[in-house]
Amino acid sequence: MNTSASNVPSPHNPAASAPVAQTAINVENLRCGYDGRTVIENINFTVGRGEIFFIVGGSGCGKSTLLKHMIGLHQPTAGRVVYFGEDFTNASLARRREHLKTFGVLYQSAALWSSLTLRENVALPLEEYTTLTKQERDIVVAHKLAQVDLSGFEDYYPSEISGGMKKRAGLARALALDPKIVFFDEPSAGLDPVTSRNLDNLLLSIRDSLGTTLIIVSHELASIYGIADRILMLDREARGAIAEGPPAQLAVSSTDTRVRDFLQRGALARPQRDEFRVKNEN
Ligand SMILES: Nc1ncnc2c1ncn2[C@@H]1O[C@H](COP(=O)(O)OP(=O)(O)OP(=O)(O)O)[C@@H](O)[C@H]1O
Repeated sequence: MNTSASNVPSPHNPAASAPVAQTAINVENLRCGYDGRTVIENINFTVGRGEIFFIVGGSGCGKSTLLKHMIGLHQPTAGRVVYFGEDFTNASLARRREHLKTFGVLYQSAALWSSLTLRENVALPLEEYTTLTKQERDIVVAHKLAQVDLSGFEDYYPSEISGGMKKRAGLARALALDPKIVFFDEPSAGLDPVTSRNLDNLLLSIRDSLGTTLIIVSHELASIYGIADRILMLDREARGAIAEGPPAQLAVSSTDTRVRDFLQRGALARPQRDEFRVKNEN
């Protein structure tokens, strides 16, 4: 349930007359790197509103690098990223800050403040970016923690909860401002397969109920086959993208052996999607 569609105070009050863009993200000819060294280049893709889009590939191919350049932690050396029709990469700092309010970001470690309770952690973006009163913030926080199944844990500290719960608390914080897009860097890292699958189901239900666009960096095949609508596959040697599309389709129809090898590693042994199973049985 979206806070803006309920009695819960909403952090934002979007203009009712704003046109609805169906494309959430356009990445155009992006080149990313550090200190003059290019890691990936010629990156082009679009992500639809409400899509679950994975950035995948082997270790060191530049997945996190792409994510960091997309959200402005680093400036691309060429190209641009456009969100809902508006150029983010070349926008003023003030405008980028406005954009950032509409993003949620969840890093590998969940990055919770250890000295703050879950309530205080989730309230942080509300304190920074909204004018909600303390009472209103508490209502939003309770609602966000309920969304990730952590009701009753408001007064716990991060050290008092499990790894999976920490991820969910981080997710509650990422969702605090009702973001249009949430970026995840390796959400399953450090989780056992069952906890990881529960987190995937939670991400799916958040997309389905809120229409949030999810960008997920991962190399976990179970998650890729479980919840990705489409993937972008990066390759270290190619210094860029080598495939884009629905994972089950790419696994059987890509002519690139690097793509098939990556996607068939575990999938042939453990197909999760009907379309994948059908294609392999034919
Ligand atoms: N802050 C940085 N400064 C300089 N080089 C960096 C920085 N971050 C990453 N790199 C380099 O960029 C390349 C890609 O790293 P990146 O972390 O984006 O890969 P990845 O695909 O996310 O890898 P993994 O799956 O292992 O996390 C690597 O060679 C890495 O050493």
